[in-house]
Amino acid sequence: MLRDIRIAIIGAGIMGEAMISGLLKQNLIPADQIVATEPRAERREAIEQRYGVRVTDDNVEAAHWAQVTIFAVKPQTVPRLLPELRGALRDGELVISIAAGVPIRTYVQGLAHSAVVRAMPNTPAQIGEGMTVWTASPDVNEQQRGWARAILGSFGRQMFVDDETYLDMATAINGTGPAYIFMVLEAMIDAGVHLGLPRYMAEELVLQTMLGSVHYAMQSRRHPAELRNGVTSPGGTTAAALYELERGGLRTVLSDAIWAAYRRSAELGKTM
Ligand SMILES: NC(=O)C1=CN([C@@H]2O[C@H](COP(=O)(O)OP(=O)(O)OC[C@H]3O[C@@H](n4cnc5c(N)ncnc54)[C@H](OP(=O)(O)O)[C@@H]3O)[C@@H](O)[C@H]2O)C=CC1
Ligand SMILES: O=C(O)[C@@H]1CCC=N1
Repeated sequence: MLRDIRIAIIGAGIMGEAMISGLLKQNLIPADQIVATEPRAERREAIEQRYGVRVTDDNVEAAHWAQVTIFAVKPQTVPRLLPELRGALRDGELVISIAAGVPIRTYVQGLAHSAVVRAMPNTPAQIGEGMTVWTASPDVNEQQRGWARAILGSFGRQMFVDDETYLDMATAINGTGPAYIFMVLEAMIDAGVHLGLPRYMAEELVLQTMLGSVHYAMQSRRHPAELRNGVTSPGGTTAAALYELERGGLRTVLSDAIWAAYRRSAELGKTM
């Protein structure tokens, strides 16, 4: 599928690197068909050495060379980049953006180019366990959709949606979600240490409990409340703990946090 495709990744930061790593690990494309761009020389050298891909500071040359150009810069950098890259893309080139909040129309107008995919991955992509939601402008043809599916699926699961309004929601759930999970992990580990467990032990207990619970939920496909009931013995420890979680407003705090991320994503888009 991607064997003969040349890919430019504009911005070799955390997510740019995750995509390079995924594409190469899956053996989807040879390293000499990927170019990344990066303003800092040390970062360019680090990525070149780690992956054997070419890394340059010339965005225009990279985007012109490629058939797929991926924007992996901060949302605030996008408006500065578009005038620079206007006219650099080939006919038939596909643009993929992973920038939070930035709508497809910003690229279509800024680049005068109509084939644009907007995607929202997450950091577990770094180990091939990402979750990416994506949508495409009407001018993205079947072949280009195939490229997008293969690229975005190279670092985890991908899900196509036919409605761009889902992207700000996905940003709040799967894009930002790992941070919620990491905070829960950290809090549970610290609580274990507070109880008196050695830190190494608290870490292993918490990480495997999270992993096992997620696998169990995915494999059983039972409703989370049913799985929770299975843990909750009458008059037991879980009921005591759940009472405190409800009293502390866990559900509403999480919901408020997710709404805040959603609103911020939508707000970022309005400034573009
Ligand atoms: N981190 C996450 O969890 C997720 C991030 N995203 C989105 O991915 C995008 C990138 O995020 P992330 O990887 O975390 O951010 P990073 O800051 O790690 O990566 C952005 C990279 O772009 C580089 N850069 C800055 N200006 C330019 C330029 N003019 N030309 C080329 N490269 C440039 C930066 O270099 P320098 O450091 O020198 O400025 C940096 O290496 C964002 O839009 C974000 O919304 C999407 C999903 C998840
Ligand atoms: O915090 C952010 O804006 C980015 C987008 C999704 C996750 N991190």
